[in-house]
Amino acid sequence: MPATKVVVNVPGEDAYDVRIGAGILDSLGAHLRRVPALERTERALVVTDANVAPLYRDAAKASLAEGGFRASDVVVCAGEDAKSVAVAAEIWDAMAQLSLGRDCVVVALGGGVVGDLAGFVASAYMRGVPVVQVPTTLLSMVDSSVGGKTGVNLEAGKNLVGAFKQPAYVCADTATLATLDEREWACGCAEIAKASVIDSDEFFFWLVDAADALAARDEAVVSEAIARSVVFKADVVAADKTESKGVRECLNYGHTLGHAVEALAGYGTFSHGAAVAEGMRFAARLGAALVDTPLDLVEAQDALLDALGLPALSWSAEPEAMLAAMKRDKKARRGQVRFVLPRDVGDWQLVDVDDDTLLSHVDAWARSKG
Ligand SMILES: NC(=O)c1ccc[n+]([C@@H]2O[C@H](COP(=O)([O-])OP(=O)(O)OC[C@H]3O[C@@H](n4cnc5c(N)ncnc54)[C@H](O)[C@@H]3O)[C@@H](O)[C@H]2O)c1
Ligand SMILES: O=C(O)C(=O)C[C@@H](O)[C@H](O)[C@H](O)COP(=O)(O)O
Ligand SMILES: [Zn+2]
Repeated sequence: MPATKVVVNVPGEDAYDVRIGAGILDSLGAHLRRVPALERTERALVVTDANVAPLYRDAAKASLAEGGFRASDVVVCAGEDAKSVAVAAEIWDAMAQLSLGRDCVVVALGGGVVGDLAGFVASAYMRGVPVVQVPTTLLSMVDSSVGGKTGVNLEAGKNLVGAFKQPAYVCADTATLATLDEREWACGCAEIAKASVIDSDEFFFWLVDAADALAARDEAVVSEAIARSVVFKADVVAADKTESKGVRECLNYGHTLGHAVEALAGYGTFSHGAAVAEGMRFAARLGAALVDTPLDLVEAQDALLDALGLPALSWSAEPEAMLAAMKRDKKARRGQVRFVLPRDVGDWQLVDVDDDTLLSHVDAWARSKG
């Protein structure tokens, strides 16, 4: 299957290519050499994690060498724990030890954790060096590698420290997905489902029809799901780069409750996607109460998530603790929790929910878990 290219045009930034295809890691170096911002770059730092390093680091470094880049690497622990200020500081120290200057490029080789961490590191090292995203999970191909949100977690919540840092190039080699386990596959499917509900009938009903094939990793369906998600996200980010115009928040559908679940259950207990899927189920029900979300949509979304291997969680927490966690969400305004609620497929609204209303819905959610 030939590679696909999506061009991301964010106002005020250099346009960048997202290439999607099987086996394209081998031509990473050659492609980077043609990126104008990297024309004279000699040194690269590959940031990857302990699971991905033995699988794809050598191939990435060999390809970079073919493009004329001298590549070093840093390997962080696998999983959400790596998204911390402490690990970011370790990488900055390593970069200084390697005498990397402003003319280096950071190459994020891994899932969303590595992408968010390495992007943040690049955004601040010497006040900013270029970053290239080489996503190796389905989630990072469909969502995190595009759009420039980078950052790390605090105890208090997800992604509370970070920066907007658009990549110079994105290389999504779908062959790397062969080594991904079921949990991580479903995790990526959650962000695809999120995008489809927010985007349009066309995307949503395509996904409903394609769900079994996507869960079974049919090659053509996987490539199409990635391309559709990237095109959707690129359009949203182009309209609202820094989430300041009331548009980009739509990408946070399911994340208000989802991030609280991740933080309170303990980072890594549930995958990001499993938590987001739970948040989508909650938000659709909240929507039915507050903005007349049709019950047909609530049920169709439940069925889609089930088909994608994302069953409702049986976990819950004290409603007051959930409320406190959600109040730390970046969308909160004047102390009120702000939700992205679907009025229908392709039609969403930002709604500030008062504490009493939210608490009663979270209480019902917690009691439904038994
Ligand atoms: N910046 C954004 O716009 C954005 C969007 C969505 C999610 N995120 C963030 O992304 C993170 C989740 O990313 P993720 O789901 O990719 O998790 P992850 O990066 O932790 O990767 C999941 C697991 O898969 C392993 N792995 C990665 N690639 C592999 C491969 N090809 N084969 C085998 N194992 C592989 C990793 O080592 C890890 O153990 C969360 O922190 C979330 O907040 C950011
Ligand atoms: O790109 C965005 O914008 C998103 O919100 C994408 C989300 O899927 C992603 O999980 C993001 O990291 C959430 O950001 P946050 O600002 O809610 O921390
Ligand atoms: Zn997400």
